[in-house]
Amino acid sequence: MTIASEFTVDTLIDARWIIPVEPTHQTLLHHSIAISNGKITAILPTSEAHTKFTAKQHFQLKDHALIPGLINLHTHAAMSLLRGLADDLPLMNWLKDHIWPAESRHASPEFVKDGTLLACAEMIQGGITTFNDMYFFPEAAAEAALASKMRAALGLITIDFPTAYASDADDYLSKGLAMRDRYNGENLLSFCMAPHAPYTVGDETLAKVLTYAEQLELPIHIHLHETLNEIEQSLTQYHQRPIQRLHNLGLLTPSLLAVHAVHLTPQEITLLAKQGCHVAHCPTSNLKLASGIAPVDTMLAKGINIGLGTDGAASNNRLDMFAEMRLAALLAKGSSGKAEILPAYQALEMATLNAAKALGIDALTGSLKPGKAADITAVNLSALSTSPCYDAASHLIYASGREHVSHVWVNGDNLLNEGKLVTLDSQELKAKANYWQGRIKQ
Ligand SMILES: CSC[C@H]1O[C@@H](n2cnc3c(O)ncnc32)[C@H](O)[C@@H]1O
Ligand SMILES: [Zn+2]
Repeated sequence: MTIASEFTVDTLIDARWIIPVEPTHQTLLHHSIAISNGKITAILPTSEAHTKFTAKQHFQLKDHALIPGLINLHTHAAMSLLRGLADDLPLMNWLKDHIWPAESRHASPEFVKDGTLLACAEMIQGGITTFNDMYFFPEAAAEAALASKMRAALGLITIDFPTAYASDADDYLSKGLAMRDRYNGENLLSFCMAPHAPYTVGDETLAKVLTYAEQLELPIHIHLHETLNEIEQSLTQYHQRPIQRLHNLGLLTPSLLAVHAVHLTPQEITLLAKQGCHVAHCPTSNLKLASGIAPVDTMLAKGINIGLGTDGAASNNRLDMFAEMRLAALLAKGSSGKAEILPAYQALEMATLNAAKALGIDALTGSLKPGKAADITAVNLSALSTSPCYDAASHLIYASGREHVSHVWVNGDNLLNEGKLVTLDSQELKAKANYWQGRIKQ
């Protein structure tokens, strides 16, 4: 006799492990996630789920761990088209001698759309469901995010010098605000004010950025204290370190997302903590550009909310949040001399819920909880390199990698199915990448 199921849901996903991140430090065994209208409606033992629900789509992932979709808290997605163009250089030489000249020749809406689509494909394949982007022509990035069905926070980029995108600070701001007005209300999109850095944005512009951030209730996403050179230049020009300067301008608030935060005095760490600022830690980019190692252990001890970012593919050179989680955990231990700092579970929290909090979207995403959007990543832990498995969280950070990601859902939509992209066409993306390589090489 068949007992009629109580409810029909859009999607049911059964998994061997579910790490919801909220509540903290939980690993559920043999549970299922029910999804309807893009939202998680229930998380319950698989045996119960099968009697309670009928599903239009049913995924039975018997060797897999489900985690909240990973959030890349800082990137320049379109820079995937500049990957490998200039390596082994410190930030300022890299930017001034190579990247900015290339961007001034090639950055255009087409470049940003194609580059962001390419980045979206890589990020989806690596289990990333949300990215926080800072780049020129953010409408083109918005179109790419919508086409790929990823969640994105788009930067209203602001710099005090002219580029192909805008002529001056007011032009950047008005273009950014128009972009935000155009896409405001799109379920998958949110926005950040994005002044590039203390060395490219003056006081007057930062004051305007703050006004708009307050009016529109947007986070402020800025590169901050990335290199010693940035601090020395600020001392010469403003007679104060960048964090002090931003504090004097009123920017150190719970809306501030400081990217990099590598060179900090103990007083600056205390100040960032007291002001409720968030940090996007980008360990690979910081090492590759020889910027330094961020004092993550001290920031954590002071209670600063830290998420993880890849930075752009031209300074990483991967958009791989598994690599960032692992490196963040290892660097924090190595640099502090304390093996217990940043355990696996905390690295996963950084790459999910902490990042969602920094972006102000934690009511929507960042953990697997009924009522939140179904932004979910499945990782197959049946490889030889992940067998046996005593602790799924440990394997996710220390043993597995993005190559083990099998499925991804954003807002309930399946974007990666058994390792295959659903919303994007790999061949088309490769053809576009080749086209841009030809143009950029000339
Ligand atoms: C105006 S869009 C963003 C701008 O930032 C540049 N960029 C990329 N990586 C970094 C970094 O690590 N520090 C500072 N600036 C960076 C990118 O090339 C764009 O010009
Ligand atoms: Zn950056």
